[in-house]
Amino acid sequence: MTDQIVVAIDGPAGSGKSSVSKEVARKLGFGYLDTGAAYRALAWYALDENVDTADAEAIADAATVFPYAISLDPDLYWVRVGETDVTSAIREPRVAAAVSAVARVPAVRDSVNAAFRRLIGEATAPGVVVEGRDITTVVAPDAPVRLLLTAAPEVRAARRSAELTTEDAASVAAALHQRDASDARVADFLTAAEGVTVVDSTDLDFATTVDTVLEIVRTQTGEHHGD
Ligand SMILES: Nc1ncnc2c1ncn2[C@@H]1O[C@H](COP(=O)(O)OP(=O)(O)OP(=O)(O)O)[C@@H](O)[C@H]1O
Ligand SMILES: Nc1ccn([C@@H]2O[C@H](COP(=O)(O)O)[C@@H](O)[C@H]2O)c(=O)n1
Repeated sequence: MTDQIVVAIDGPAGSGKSSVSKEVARKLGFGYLDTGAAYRALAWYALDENVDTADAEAIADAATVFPYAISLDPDLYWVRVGETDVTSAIREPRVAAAVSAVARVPAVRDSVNAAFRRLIGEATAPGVVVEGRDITTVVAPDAPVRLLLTAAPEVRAARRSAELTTEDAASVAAALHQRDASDARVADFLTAAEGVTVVDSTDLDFATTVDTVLEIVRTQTGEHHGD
C-alpha cells in the first residue's frame, strides 16, 4: 500500500506506548503493531524450549525457526507462537527479565525488523501505529509521524506497579529501570532523534495523552481519520 500512514512511537518501559498506541489506532481506524511483543515472544519461546537466553548464537538460531504471529487489529490483539496463544504469558516478569538479552542479538533484530516491515506493508488499514524502541530511527525512520512517548521514571514505575499487584513495588521499579538500562545499550529511546516530537505524559492522564497524540497525527499528516 503506497499511501499508508505509519505513526512511529518509541519510548522507555512503562511510558504508555502499548496502551496509548492501541487506543490511537482504534480512534484512527488504523492497525496497531506492538514490536516488543516479537522480542517477548522469542524470549518466551527460548524459555519454553530451554534455550539459554545468554547464548547469542543459540538465540539467533531460535529466531530462524520461531513460529511467530501477531494480530494488527487493536480490538482483537493476540500474539501466538505456533499454536500457543502467548498474549498474556509474554507479560510475565520472567519473560520481561529475559527479553533484553534476546533483543540485543543483531541477527534477531535484523530478522524481526524485516518481519515488522513486511507486516506493515501487508496491513489493509489506511495506516498503522507502530511502537517500540527503534521505530522512529531504524524500523520506520521515514514515517510521517514520529513520536517519543515518555514519562518520569517514578511515574512509569508506579503505573507498572499498579498493574502487577502481586509484585512488590520496589522490585517492579527495579526490574523496569534495569530493563531500560539494558535496552538503552542497543537503541536510544531516551532522547528524541531529529524530527521526532516528544510527548511527556508525566502530568497527563491517559485520555489526554491519547488526545495529544491524535492531535499531532492530524497536524503532521493533515489527515482526519476517525473524526
Ligand atoms: N498518561 C497516562 N496516565 C496514566 N496511566 C497511563 C498513562 N499512559 C499509560 N498508562 C498506564 O501505564 C501502564 C503502562 O503502560 P503501557 O503498558 O502501555 O506501557 P509500555 O510503554 O507499553 O510498557 P512496556 O514497554 O513495558 O511494554 C498501563 O497500565 C497504562 O494503562
Ligand atoms: N523496537 C523494539 C521493541 C522492543 N524491544 C525489546 O523488547 C522488550 C519488550 O518490549 P516492550 O515494548 O513490550 O516493553 C524491550 O524491553 C526491548 O528489550 C526492542 O529491543 N526494540
